[in-house]
Amino acid sequence: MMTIKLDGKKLAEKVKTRLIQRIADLKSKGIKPKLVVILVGGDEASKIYVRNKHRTAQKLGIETQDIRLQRTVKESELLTLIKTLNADDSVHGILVQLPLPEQIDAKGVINAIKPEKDVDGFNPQNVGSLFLNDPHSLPCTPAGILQFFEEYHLPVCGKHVVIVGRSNIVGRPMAAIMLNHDATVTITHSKTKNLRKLTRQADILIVAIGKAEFITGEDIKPGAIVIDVGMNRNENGKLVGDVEHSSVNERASYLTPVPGGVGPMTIAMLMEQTVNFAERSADFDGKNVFNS
Ligand SMILES: Nc1nc(=O)c2c([nH]1)NC[C@@H]1CN(c3ccc(C(=O)N[C@@H](CCC(=O)O)C(=O)O)cc3)C=[N+]21
Repeated sequence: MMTIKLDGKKLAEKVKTRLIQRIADLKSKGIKPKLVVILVGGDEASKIYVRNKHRTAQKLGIETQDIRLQRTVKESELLTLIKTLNADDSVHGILVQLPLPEQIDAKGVINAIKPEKDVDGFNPQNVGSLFLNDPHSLPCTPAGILQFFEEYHLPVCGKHVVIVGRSNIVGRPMAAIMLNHDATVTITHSKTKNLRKLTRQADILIVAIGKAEFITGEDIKPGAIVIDVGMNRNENGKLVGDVEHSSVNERASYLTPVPGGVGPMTIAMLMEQTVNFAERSADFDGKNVFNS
């Protein structure tokens, strides 16, 4: 079987192109979309993310401010900073890069971000709205994955979607989004018994478990759509996904590459969401933008 590559780089360009006019319209109203990224310490995936985010935002004319804090920063300092940004009308989106160092309670920090500025859609209010199929913002990685299905006209309704991984960033919100699109959803994770028996039943397999080349050709149904969310460095320093592409290729019908698949889409959706928020602030004068 010929496997079709789901080209995230190309699709991200398309998403960004459709933002250009919207950003120009905002600027004509005197609004410059602004995203603030808070980075504490920083792991490998986070560094790639920050670099690519910055580059993309600059190209689009979205203002970004990176606030880098030391690994030893106090939680109270972080909370004070978020409060200041919540109150700053020039800031439309706030993103706290995860993971946070151990001494910081990530839940408390995410709770502190005003839901209207929560570009990642991680705040419990936004998570709840998504689960109730009334989303205000979508976590960027799952939102980016959804774009592939729309762009390539791949039906989701009635399909069996199996998700490997239950993180707050990818697995859980992805499940909610697919359910909202009438898929039948199975979430698997590190404690799942006979996990590979389940992955072989998937029409659509979404892998976000953070283990290099965890899923191989034998673990998928021939003709399945496979989305690889993984971003791992192998022993040679090369970026590899959670899927073994050598064996999944020619067995899947569609497959996202790593790099050039889900990663660029995550960034494109972050930009889109920042623009969405800036527009809402413009339309509703910064008042309650979600209930109208
Ligand atoms: N609050 C929060 N939200 C996140 O969404 C989040 C986070 N924290 N922490 C870190 C991870 C990681 N992440 C990436 C997104 C895109 C690329 C990306 O652009 N990858 C490209 C480039 C690869 C390269 O340059 O080598 C690609 O896959 O083609 C990478 C990593 C978002 N994350």
